[in-house]
Amino acid sequence: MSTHSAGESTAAPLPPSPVGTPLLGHMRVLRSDPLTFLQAQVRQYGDVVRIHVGPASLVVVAHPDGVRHVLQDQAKRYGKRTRGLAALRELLGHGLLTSEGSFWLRQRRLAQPAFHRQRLAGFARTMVDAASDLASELEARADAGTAFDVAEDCMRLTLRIASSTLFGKDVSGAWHDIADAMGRVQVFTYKRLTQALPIPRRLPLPTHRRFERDTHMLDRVVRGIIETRRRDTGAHHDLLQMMLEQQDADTGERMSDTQLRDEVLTMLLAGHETTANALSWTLMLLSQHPSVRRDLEAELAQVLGGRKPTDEDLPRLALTRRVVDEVLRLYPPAWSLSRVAIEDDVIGGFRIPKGTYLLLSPWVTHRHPRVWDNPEGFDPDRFLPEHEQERPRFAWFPFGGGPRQCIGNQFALMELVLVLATLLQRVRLNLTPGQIIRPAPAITLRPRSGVWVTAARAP
Ligand code: HEM
Repeated sequence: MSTHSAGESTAAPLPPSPVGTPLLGHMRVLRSDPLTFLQAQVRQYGDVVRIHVGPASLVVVAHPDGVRHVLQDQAKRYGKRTRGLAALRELLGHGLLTSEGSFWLRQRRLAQPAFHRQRLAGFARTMVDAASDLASELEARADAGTAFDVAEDCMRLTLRIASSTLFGKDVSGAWHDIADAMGRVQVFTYKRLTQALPIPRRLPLPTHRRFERDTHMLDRVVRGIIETRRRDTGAHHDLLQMMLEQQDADTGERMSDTQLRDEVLTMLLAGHETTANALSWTLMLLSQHPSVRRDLEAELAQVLGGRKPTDEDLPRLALTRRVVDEVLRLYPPAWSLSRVAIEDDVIGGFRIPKGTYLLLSPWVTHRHPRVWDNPEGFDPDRFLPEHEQERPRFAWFPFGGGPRQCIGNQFALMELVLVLATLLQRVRLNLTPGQIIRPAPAITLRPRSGVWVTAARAP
C-alpha cells in the first residue's frame, strides 16, 4: 500500500464505505462484535474503509504501511482528541495516556527514566518472586484437583508486580474490587465511545452512578498509594518518587494532587490489565497447543535447569519470547487505537479530510490475510529473525508506535517472559473441557468468561 503527501489530497476519492442502518450506521455491530465486523469490512472493501457510528464516520486503516504513516511517519498530522479520548478522560483525567502536546511531552520525559533498561533489570527479582508465589499456590491447587479461573490469578499477579515496582506498595489485596471496577468501567467507556450521540454524564442513570462508585473505589486505591509514600521518609527511586519530586523548571511548582492522581491511576491500570490479559491468552494457547508447550518446557529446562530465571537469562529464552510475540499478535490486549486527522491527508490513495476519526486495530492488522500466512494459526516461529524481515515494520504493533508508543513495552515483555519461565517450570495448566473462550473487546481484550483450568505439577 502506498501512502502519499497532503498535496494530492483534493484529487483523491474518499475511502469506500459499506451501507449501515439508517441513523445508527454500524453502531450496533461495533458494540456487539467489532472484531469480526472490522475484519470482514477490510476483507471486502480493502485496507482503508469508512464505517459509520451515528452521524460520525470512522476510517479503519488496516495495512501496516498505513499504520506506520499514521502512528510514526506522519504522527504530527494525527492527534488523540477523539471520542475515545473524551470517554477515557472521564476515568483517567489527564494522565500520560490521555494528554497531548507539550504537556504530554513533559510528563513523558518525566516518566521515561523509570522504564530505562537498568531500572527494568532491577524489577526482574520482584517479577520472579511474585510468579514463584503464584506457582506455589497453583501447585497446591494441583494437589487438590480443583478447577479455577486463571485469568483472575493473572490480574492479581500483574497488579502486585506493577504496584510494587512502580509505586513501592503492593495493592494486590484489593485485586478483586479493582478487577471488577475495571471490567465495568471499561465496558461503560467503550459503550460511551460507540454511542450514536453521547448521553450527558450528569443524567442520574444507574450506569452513571455505578461508574462514579467504581471511579471512587479506584481513587481510594490511588490515594492509599500516594499517602503511604508521603508518610514514608525513606529513600525511594521509583516512578512514584519521580512524580512526587518533579518541579517545574520555571516556577518550582510540584505536580498538583489531581495530576498526580491521574498519572498514578493511568500507570496502575495501563501497567497491569493489559499484561494480565496477555498472560491469560498465553496460558490458554499453550494448553491448546501441547507441542509448543513441550518445546517451551524443553527450552526452560535447558536454559534454567530448574532454577529461577533472572534478567540475564532473557536473551537465551528465545522461544519463550517468540511465544509471547505470537500471543500478542493473535490477542493484542490493546486491540484498537484511535486518532483524528489534524490536517488533510491521503492514505493508500484515499482522501482523509481534516477532522476524520481513524481506527487502527492491531487485531485486524495482525490477522491481515495479505500480510500473514495462515493468519489465524498459532505459530511462534513466525517470529524467528529470518521471518521477521519478510514483513513490513507495522505488521505487528501491539504496543502502538511512533512518539506515543507504549512506555511500558519493555517492562511488559520482560514481565511476560519471566513470569512464564517461572510458572511453566513448576505447573502445567489444562483447560477444563467444553469451554468456549471468546474475547470480550472493550478498551482491552479480555477473555469473556475467564480461562478455566486445572493444574498439574510439571513433569
Ligand atoms: C502487554 C502489555 C501492554 C500492551 C499490549 C500495551 C499497549 C499499549 C498501546 C497500544 C499503547 C499506545 C496507545 C495509543 O497510541 O493510543 C500504550 C500506551 C501506554 N502504555 Fe501500554 N501496554 C502494555 C503494558 C504497559 C505497561 C506494563 C505499562 C506501565 C507500566 C504501560 C503504560 C502505558 C502508558 C503510560 C501509555 C501511554 C504512553 C504515551 O502516550 O506516552 N503499558 N500501551
